[in-house]
Formats: sequence, structure tokens, C-alpha cells
Amino acid sequence: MGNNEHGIGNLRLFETRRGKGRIIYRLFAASVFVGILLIWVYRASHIPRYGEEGRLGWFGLLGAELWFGLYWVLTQSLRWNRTYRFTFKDRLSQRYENDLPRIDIFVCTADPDIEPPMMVINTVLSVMAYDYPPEKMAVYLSDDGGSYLTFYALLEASIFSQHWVPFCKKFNVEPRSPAAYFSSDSCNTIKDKELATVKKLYEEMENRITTAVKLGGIPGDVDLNHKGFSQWNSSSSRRDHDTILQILIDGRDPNAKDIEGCALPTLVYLAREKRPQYPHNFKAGAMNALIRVSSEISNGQVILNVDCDMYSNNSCSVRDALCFFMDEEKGHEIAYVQFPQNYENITKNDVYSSSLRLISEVEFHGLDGYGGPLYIGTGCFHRRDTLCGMEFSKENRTRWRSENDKPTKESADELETRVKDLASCAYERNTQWGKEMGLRYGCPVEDVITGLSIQCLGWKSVYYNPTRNGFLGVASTSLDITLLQHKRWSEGDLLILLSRYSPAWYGLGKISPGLQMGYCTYCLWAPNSLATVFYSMVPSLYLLRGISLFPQVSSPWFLPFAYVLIAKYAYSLAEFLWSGGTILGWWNDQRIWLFKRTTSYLFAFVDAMLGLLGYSETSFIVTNKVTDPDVSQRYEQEMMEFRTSFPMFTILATLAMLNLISLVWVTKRVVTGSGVGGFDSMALQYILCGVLVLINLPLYSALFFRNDKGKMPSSITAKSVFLAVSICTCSMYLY
Ligand SMILES: O=c1ccn([C@@H]2O[C@H](COP(=O)(O)OP(=O)(O)O[C@H]3O[C@H](CO)[C@@H](O)[C@H](O)[C@H]3O)[C@@H](O)[C@H]2O)c(=O)[nH]1
Ligand SMILES: [Mn+2]
Repeated sequence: MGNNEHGIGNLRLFETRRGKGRIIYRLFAASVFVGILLIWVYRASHIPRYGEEGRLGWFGLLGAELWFGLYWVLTQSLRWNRTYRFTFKDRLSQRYENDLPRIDIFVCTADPDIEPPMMVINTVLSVMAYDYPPEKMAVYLSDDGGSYLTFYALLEASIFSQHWVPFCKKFNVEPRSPAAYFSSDSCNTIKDKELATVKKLYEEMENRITTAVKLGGIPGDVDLNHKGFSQWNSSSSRRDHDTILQILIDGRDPNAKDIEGCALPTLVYLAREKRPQYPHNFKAGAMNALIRVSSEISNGQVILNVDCDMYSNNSCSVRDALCFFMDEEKGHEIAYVQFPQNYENITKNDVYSSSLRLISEVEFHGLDGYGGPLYIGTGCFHRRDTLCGMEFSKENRTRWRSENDKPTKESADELETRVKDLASCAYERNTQWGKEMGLRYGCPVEDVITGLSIQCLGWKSVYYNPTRNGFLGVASTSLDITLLQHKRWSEGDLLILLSRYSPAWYGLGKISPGLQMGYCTYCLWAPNSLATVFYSMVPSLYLLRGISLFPQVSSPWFLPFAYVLIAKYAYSLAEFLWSGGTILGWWNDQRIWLFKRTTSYLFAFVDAMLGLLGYSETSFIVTNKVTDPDVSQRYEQEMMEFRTSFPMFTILATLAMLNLISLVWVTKRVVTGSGVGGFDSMALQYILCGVLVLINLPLYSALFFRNDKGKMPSSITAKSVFLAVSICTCSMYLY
């Protein structure tokens, strides 16, 4: 336990503990590394002579094993030095309750069809109800969808918040997203007529909003009275409209009170200007507009950023984050506090491995030991100054202010008109926005590159993973969406490695070597695909031809292979179980590991290369957060969803078929005694092929046995069978 406490009066606001069992882990890792070295030695010293069979495959395996070994070394940085943080919120209130800084909360949404307005306002309501002085909070909704339905929903939410916020505070409700709360069990513990009232109000609001969404227009005349609606005209469209800025609740207004007469947080709607001829830079552009607009309205010193599906699940998170920033000893070094991304809709065995369990329970704790986690876009508290590009300096300590330092006497209308310009397309021309200021442009993972550039300016970050999750989002519920999302991430991360901000070169001397390695594990996701595709294909094809690429079982060289594989996978299972997963969940995770590497990462790699050559542009495909009822039912039953003729599925199915053909063919020959060049020398290859078939089982059932709508489309079945048979035949007879 860190002994950081220097007696009463100077107690730290947070505590840092090192992970347990580090020595044992390091010894274990060293032994695995010895095994890896021996594998390399074996590969290098047993290369088939020129003209001998298998020479080409051998070189390929040498390359793949060098890659996997080196990559494994990189991943050690995520495990070597795990660090855990704990906060003391009572000390924070004792010392600073009256001087708490202002905080601005940014919620981003981009598309009312795949991010339903009801979901968006639930997130907004959850953050409005934080346990924090409301007069020091401002919530901003950035709507890149420029949708008046979303605006209408927010307007409704602003009215409902007058009931919801005091209700939450009175009954200490958790979580504070109304939808999540009303469907949780904790809701039944309050037997009060206030619950019934607020629930009824919520349902009425939900009804009005969903009807409006269904009709594609706002019903009745009631709210059309609001001046905000006048900003939409017949010529505005999602990609082409003027800035729409509405202060729905003005914290300065003495009449902006909840039903108990207490103040409400400021609430602002912003749809920044969009014009077809101006690149809008996706979420990064939206965030930068928000940073500027909010600086004139509330200018909170701390900024929390959440995606529209990530509601606050813990009303104390703001105070938790401030325990880091306001800590007298270390606080001045910390640029951002990142919470894990957790999800509310994860099934028991997590078929798509969308919980990112190892990342949040292991890897980010590892990064925290070396200077802090990546910024991952949501559930992250920033210092405003660092987001705007301020460099770290020891002398420069933030003076936390509890008042708005830019108080203005303007009316909300005047303020809106004046500030609107900050969200216009032309504003950023010839400025440092997107380069040295704000979130960085030109990268599909604007978050990671921005976090890295902040850390390179000398700042630290902190990973805070409390027992009660700080934020809960919506995990994707079908395979294509998962693979697409990972394509964006891995492509973006690779582009960072190759960019000016490369953690490998630019980061040299700016961030710790451990953190450089940590970043590289993510940046190298995409190139991982090459070694994986090779390994999951070539040994099986050689097996088919009866050519051995691995040591015989009776040879001593077999031992390092066996040790590394068993040790690595046994450890990975143990780690998964410690992190709260199930055995089947681990198995599913291995499958998704393979699927991502052979498709998402491969596509990402190719696209990144094409991009460098100037053939493709960065894009940001927003993740769909709506699920059809029948898809959702299969998701609950943990059945993989194929359904569409998604190009990545062809690769998955072809690889699966190829391994199945090899396995069946070879098994048949072994059984009929027609020999495959001595089983002793083929054992490892046979096992590898067998494991690949086992892990692909859900694919075979989707290809051939399933009858539901989630099965593989027959076009893909036909294509993949044809491809696999052709590849097998060619490799057997032609080469
Ligand atoms: O042009 C855009 C595109 C997206 N978004 C918002 O960005 C957020 C993230 O988009 P989503 O499609 O949900 O992507 P994810 O892959 O789930 O997001 C993760 O990865 C992204 C980077 O790839 C980060 O921006 C996110 O914060 C992080 O949660 C959502 O709230 C969107 O509404 C915008 O505001 N404008
Ligand atoms: Mn998302």
C-alpha cells in the first residue's frame, strides 16, 4: 500500500496501490520468454534446405513467430506494473466543498436514427443529476445529426429535469438515467407516491418523443412555441445548415429552478454549422466547437466527455475525478482522468467479447503504472487547459475557481447570437484547432491521438476503475458491427503509429518507454493480421500435403512450443477469470480474437496503406445502437449474428472451411491408414488445425445448419466453399 499520507491536515485525496503478485508474474513471464527464444532458435536452425519441401512455409512461420514473440514482449508493458487508484471524496468535501470548480459536460450525438433521441436524453438527464452543485455544472449536447427531433427531445428533457433532478437527490437514486433506473430492481425499493408521479411523467414524455420520432415531426402546437424550432427551415439538412445554438436552461436565470426551488444545471443544445464544402472532422470537430462555445457560456475548468449512449451510472464520478485533479501533491500533473468503458447489455458469456474486459480490468491498469491510460473518447474528465494544448510545467499550478471567470450580463438570446460564430465552419480556418489545439483532426481515433499528444506535452493521466461502474454504454449486438468498429479503431491506431505523433518516435523521451510500448500494442493491432492469417492458413495447407513444419513430439524442440502455448493460454484463462469473466466467455474471446485479426485488422491494414498512398480517406462510421427485436433475441441467446453478406464474413467462412477440409481429409487418411508422413511429426499441425476448427464451430453451424434469420447468407456459403476448395486443390496439386 502506498504510504503517501503525511499526517492529518495533509491527507491525500487519492491513493495509489500496486497490483499484487508482480514478482511471481515477472518470473513467469521470463520463463515464457525463454520458451519464445527457444522457438526462434529452432526456427532459425532448422530451415529446410533449398529444394526441400516446406522451405517457403518455414520462412513464413519464422516471420510470424518472430512477430508474435515480439508482440508478446510489447504486451508485457500492460501487465508488468499494474496500478490501482482509490479516492477519498469525504476529504474533498471537507476541504473544498465551497470551492469546487465548474464543470462542463459534453454529450455527443450524430444520427437520430441509430442513436435514438430517447437514449440521448437519458444520458443527458443522468449527467444533469450528478451529485454536484448544479450552479457549477453545464451540460452541452452536440448534435451532428442536426435533428429537430433530438432538439425536441432535449427540450422535453429540460422540463422533465425539474422533476427528475430533485427526485434523484431526495431518494439518492442510482443510476440516474431514468430509463436504466425504472428498469432496475432498485426502483422497487422506493414505495413512494413521488416515484409513481415521476415515473408517470417520464412515460408521458417518452410517449410524446417516440410518437414524434415515429411521425417524423413534432405533434401538436405546445412546443412549437419554443423559439428554438424557428432555426430549422426547409432548406436545412443534416450536412448543410447554419449553427443552431439554444440555451435551454440558463443557470444564471433566477427562474431556472426545479420543482423544489433548487437551481438546475445549465443545458445547451448545439448543432454546429455544416456545409458540404467544409470537412467537419466528425467527433473531433464537434468537440472542438463545444470547447469554444462552452468557454463563453460557462467556461468550466474541467470537461467531462461522454458518448450519447454512455449514461452516468454513478452519481459520484465528478467528485471522484476531482479527487485526482485537486490533490495537493500530484494533482497538478494530471491532465485527464479516464474511466473504463463498461456496457449495460453484455450477456453472460459475451459472444462478441464487447465488454473489452481485459482492456479495462488489466491493460489500462498496466498503462496507469507508466504514466496513464489512453484517452478513449468517453467517460473522460479533462482539464480544459490541456485540451486546448497547454504544456505541462511544474511551476504552473491551476488555481481552481468556483466562479465563472467570464460572467456576462447579456441575456441568453444575446449570448447565443454572439457565441454562435464560434461553431461556424469558417472559424477554424488558419487556426491551430485540430492541430495544436483541441482534439486532433484527420484520424479515425481522434481520442487516442489527442490523449497521446497531451501526454507528450509532459502531462500524466489517471485510470480510475471504481467498483460501481462510472458509465454504462451500449455494446454492439451483432458481429458485423463489432468487426466494423474494430476496423475503425485498429486503422486509426495504426495511422497514429505512422503519423507525426507516433508513440514510437515522437514519444521517444517524452513519455516513458513502458507507455510507448503500451501504445504500440494498440497501434500494432492491424499489422497483427498478417501473421495471424498466415498462421491460421498455411500450416493447415501443409498438413494437407503431409509436410511437417513443427518439431516431432519426441524431439526436445517440441517442449518450448508446448510450454509457451500451454503457459500462455493457461495464464490468459486465469487472467480472464480473475477479471470477472466465465470460461465460455474466455473461449468466445479467443474466437473474436481470431475473427478480428483475420478481418477487421486485415481490412484496416489494407485501408491504412491505401490511405497513405492517397487512395482512401479517413472516415468515421457511427456505430448503430439500435437492434431489431429478433436480432436482439438471438443476442440474448448468445447466438452469433451473420445475416448480411458482409465482405468480412467471406474471409471468416473461407478460413473456417479451409481448416475443416484439411482436418477431415487428414483424419480420413489417418483412419484409413494411407499415412500422412508419420503422425509424430504432424501432431502439432494437426492440433493447430483441430483447434481452429473447434473455435470456428459457430461458423459451420451458421453456414450449414441454422435456419433462423441470423444464419450465413447462402451466397457467402457458396463463395466460401468454392474458395476453400480451390485453395486446397491448388496447394495440393499445383504447387
Ligand atoms: O461525426 C460524428 C461521428 C460520431 N460522433 C459521436 O461520437 C461518439 C462515438 O461514436 P460511436 O459510433 O459510438 O463510436 P464508438 O466506436 O463506440 O466510439 C469509441 O471510439 C471513438 C473513436 O473511434 C471515440 O470517438 C468514442 O468516444 C469511443 O467511445 C458518438 O456519441 C457519436 O454520436 C459525432 O459526434 N460526430
Ligand atoms: Mn459507441
